[in-house]
Amino acid sequence: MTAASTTAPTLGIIRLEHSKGLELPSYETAGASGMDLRAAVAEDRQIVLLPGRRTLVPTGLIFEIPHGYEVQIRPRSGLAAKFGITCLNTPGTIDSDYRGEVKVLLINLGDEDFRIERGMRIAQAVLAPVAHAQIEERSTVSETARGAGGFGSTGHA
Ligand SMILES: O=c1ccn([C@H]2C[C@H](O)[C@@H](COP(=O)(O)OP(=O)(O)OP(=O)(O)O)O2)c(=O)[nH]1
Ligand SMILES: [Mg+2]
Repeated sequence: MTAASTTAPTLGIIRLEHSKGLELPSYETAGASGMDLRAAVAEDRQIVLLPGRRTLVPTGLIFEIPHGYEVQIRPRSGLAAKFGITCLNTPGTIDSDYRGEVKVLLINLGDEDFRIERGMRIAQAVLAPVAHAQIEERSTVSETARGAGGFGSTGHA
């Protein structure tokens, strides 16, 4: 299912040899924020992720991200809640000028071994607008009610 319209930005995708036969990333529902990404591990080379360990999982995909956007790689909450599997560097950043294979850095924060099989939906990719700031060095910044308060300064409840 997709919410894409003709005005939606285009994400170009190359499928590398090891992802041939796997479904392209797609939105599972019309309002989904992310497209699920599938593990492009070989059928006979499943990854067993031991508790506390991390691994870089290939997707077999190269993206051409439209100008003014990035792709964020985010964990799937189901894997996190059920198995303690998440992305170590969440959200992973895919720069719009990156032309290498997109990979997903998973970590097992659960208590059990986790088997990553070919085609498993391991994470989701969110296309998001990104702005480049103009950097302006200053000697002062404007005053606010918060000031320098942070890290719990407004209380906990
Ligand atoms: O989860 C991720 C994160 C990054 N990348 C790729 C695409 C991204 O454009 C590139 C660089 O990522 P990042 O800027 O987060 O890493 P870095 O440590 O700053 O590396 P670099 O010096 O190459 O920018 O690595 C992935 O495939 N998956
Ligand atoms: Mg970087």
